[in-house]
Amino acid sequence: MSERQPVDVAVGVLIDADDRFLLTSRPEGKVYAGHWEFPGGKLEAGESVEQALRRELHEELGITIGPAVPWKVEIVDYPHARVRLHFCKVLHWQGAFEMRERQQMAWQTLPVQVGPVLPGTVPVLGWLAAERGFTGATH
Ligand SMILES: Nc1nc2c([nH]c(=O)n2[C@H]2C[C@H](O)[C@@H](COP(=O)(O)OP(=O)(O)OP(=O)(O)O)O2)c(=O)[nH]1
Repeated sequence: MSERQPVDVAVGVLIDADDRFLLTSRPEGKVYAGHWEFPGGKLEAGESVEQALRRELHEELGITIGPAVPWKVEIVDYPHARVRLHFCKVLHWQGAFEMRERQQMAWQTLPVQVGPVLPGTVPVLGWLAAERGFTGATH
């Protein structure tokens, strides 16, 4: 399985002025529907991570992001695909949030109050905990 070519995914860790981060639920019809994740999606041909993230967050959430700062890269093997997740921090955006895929959104702090969290999203909570000096269960 690990020889499968990974699919690149751009993922946004939006952080607001109160240091909360945004999680969204996966819409009906997608794998892991109802699981919570950081918003994002797959790169299209010829796109950079930042371009893909800007497009996806506009399509899914209706916002226009400022800079996407590369933060961590993680490869996850799922039964449905092997993905390379490019997590970027996003501190600035414009526009009002609209859940265009009928997903849910929740601004969170640690420990996260929504669930279940997507397996590939759990490590991100650990990285945030390390940065914030948070100890204990993250979700
Ligand atoms: N957006 C996002 N995807 C994640 C996270 N963690 C994680 O393992 N993934 C996985 C789930 C999916 O296999 C893949 C993202 O693909 P997707 O199906 O959501 O992408 P997409 O919006 O382009 O979907 P589609 O148009 O192909 O339906 O990455 C995360 O925190 N955020």
